[in-house]
Amino acid sequence: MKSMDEQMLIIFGASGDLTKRKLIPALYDLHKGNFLPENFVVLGTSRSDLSDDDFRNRVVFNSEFLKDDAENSDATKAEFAKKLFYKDLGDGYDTDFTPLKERIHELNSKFKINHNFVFYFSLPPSIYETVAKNLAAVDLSVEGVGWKRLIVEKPFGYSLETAKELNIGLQKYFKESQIYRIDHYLGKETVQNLLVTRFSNTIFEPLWNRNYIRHVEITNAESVGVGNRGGYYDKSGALRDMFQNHLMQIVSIVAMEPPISDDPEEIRNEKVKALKSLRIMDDEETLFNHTIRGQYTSAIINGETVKGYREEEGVDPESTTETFAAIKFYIDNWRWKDVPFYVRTAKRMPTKVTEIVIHFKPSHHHIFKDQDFDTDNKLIIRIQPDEGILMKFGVKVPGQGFNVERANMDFYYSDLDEGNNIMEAYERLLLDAMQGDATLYARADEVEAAWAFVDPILKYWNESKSAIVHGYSAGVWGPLHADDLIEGRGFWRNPCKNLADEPSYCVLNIKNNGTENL
Ligand SMILES: NC(=O)C1=CN([C@@H]2O[C@H](COP(=O)(O)OP(=O)(O)OC[C@H]3O[C@@H](n4cnc5c(N)ncnc54)[C@H](OP(=O)(O)O)[C@@H]3O)[C@@H](O)[C@H]2O)C=CC1
Ligand SMILES: O=C1O[C@H](COP(=O)(O)O)[C@@H](O)[C@H](O)[C@H]1O
Repeated sequence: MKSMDEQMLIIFGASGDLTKRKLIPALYDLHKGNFLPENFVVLGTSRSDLSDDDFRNRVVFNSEFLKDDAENSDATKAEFAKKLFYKDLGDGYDTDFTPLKERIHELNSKFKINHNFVFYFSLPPSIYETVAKNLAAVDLSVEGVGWKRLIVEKPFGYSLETAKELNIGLQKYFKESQIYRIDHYLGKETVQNLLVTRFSNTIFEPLWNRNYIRHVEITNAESVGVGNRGGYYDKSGALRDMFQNHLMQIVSIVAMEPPISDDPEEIRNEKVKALKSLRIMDDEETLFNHTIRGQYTSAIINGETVKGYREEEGVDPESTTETFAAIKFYIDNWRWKDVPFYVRTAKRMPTKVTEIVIHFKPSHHHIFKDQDFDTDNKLIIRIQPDEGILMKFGVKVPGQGFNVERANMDFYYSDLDEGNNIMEAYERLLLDAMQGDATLYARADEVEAAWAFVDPILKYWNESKSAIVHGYSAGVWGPLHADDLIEGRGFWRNPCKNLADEPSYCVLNIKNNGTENL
């Protein structure tokens, strides 16, 4: 493990959901795993009037999110809680941060922190710039004696324009090298392994291009609906919530050229080049033919009634926000010319799964007449769950003749000694930022390149009469119309929870309560 400086993590928005649900549990696990430096404290801050003990009770002792696996978990929690402090900011975030600075300096001296501070904005993005400005006003962004880093949460902007404004706003007060834009998919071990699969094996990289790859298919499916985040989601939709960030990050790693080293800037330079090569769709015909959006309607799934999106709390009953998005696109560069990418993301699908399927071209000359597309080679990279990699290839069916059927070659993370102990994304990302490693964080130009691709789609969906919102019954693989998108390439691979299971094994018992016509 890399060495780590003594430091303080200052969380803005510490009274909120993310702090309790993700950040503190990640820090607790890092504490249990002895990953935190000896001199380390967390200072939570927000407008809520809490004492140190109130904060500790809220996020540690009374939290349902800490994993209680240790025998002496009470002692472990008490030891961890000693590192947590809280400072009430008063009525708002646009205020003089001098009292906050005094508390930071008091803890800095007491715990010998050496002025190394990580600021975490777990806040609505609309106030990021204000908070950055107020930190800078009391010199808390200034490096020299100790370093200063800033982690910002998603969503990073609402459009290309707002993302640019946010970048400019933050860069007035913090240098780009100090800013860490979190994308929790980059914290997933399996996403990082994409780099290793591609660039540490001689068997894949020579084939990873238009000469051998027929198309690339990426599915991100969730079985849940919007839950209690309807208010946020209804203003966001699947394209902003998942596609612009997490899926564009995955696409950039699948498509990038080999970096010259594992230096963060080298990797991010290549990712941004891939994102800048995305063919922007700006004519109505292409947008109509290459994009599909949908919204789930109510259904009875395995005997239980599931609400339609428009009945969810916080959602406009006439909402046209998409809970399903499927996009076909091209990457205009030497490697990917004419190779279509099909990417979809959705809520209320039959199962929770994220996977990348590399569909290789059929052999140039078909010697065996019974070989069809189904026996073409596929490399399936499973991001979650049942994490692993599966290669489908043709083998001879024993017996007379040369009949070909599919066989699997597979690898599962659970087979590795470390495989059942994979770090949670937030643990990994916090640890990296604490060590000053920005490889798994998105750079300003990456975020803007992804928005440049997504913006015209959003504009088309919002403004054009031809942009229909298709209904789909909760529990199915999206609108039927989505099959038209991939037509000519076979079908979407509608995967099961288990990587090796054939898609047809995993069908839910659904009675459609609602309607597919919105
Ligand atoms: N929760 C999650 O699972 C995820 C969250 N995120 C992102 O993380 C960030 C924090 O999310 P989350 O904790 O869920 O958000 P919350 O809505 O719980 O807000 C966090 C804190 O910000 C303060 N706050 C909320 N609204 C305002 C406002 N209008 N003006 C000023 N302060 C406000 C509140 O603190 P107080 O009133 O005490 O000052 C609140 O406790 C957001 O950017 C979100 O998009 C990203 C991925 C997942
Ligand atoms: O960022 C988000 O991600 C989650 C899905 O994350 P996963 O790690 O469970 O795949 C999604 O539910 C949420 O809507 C989105 O904001």
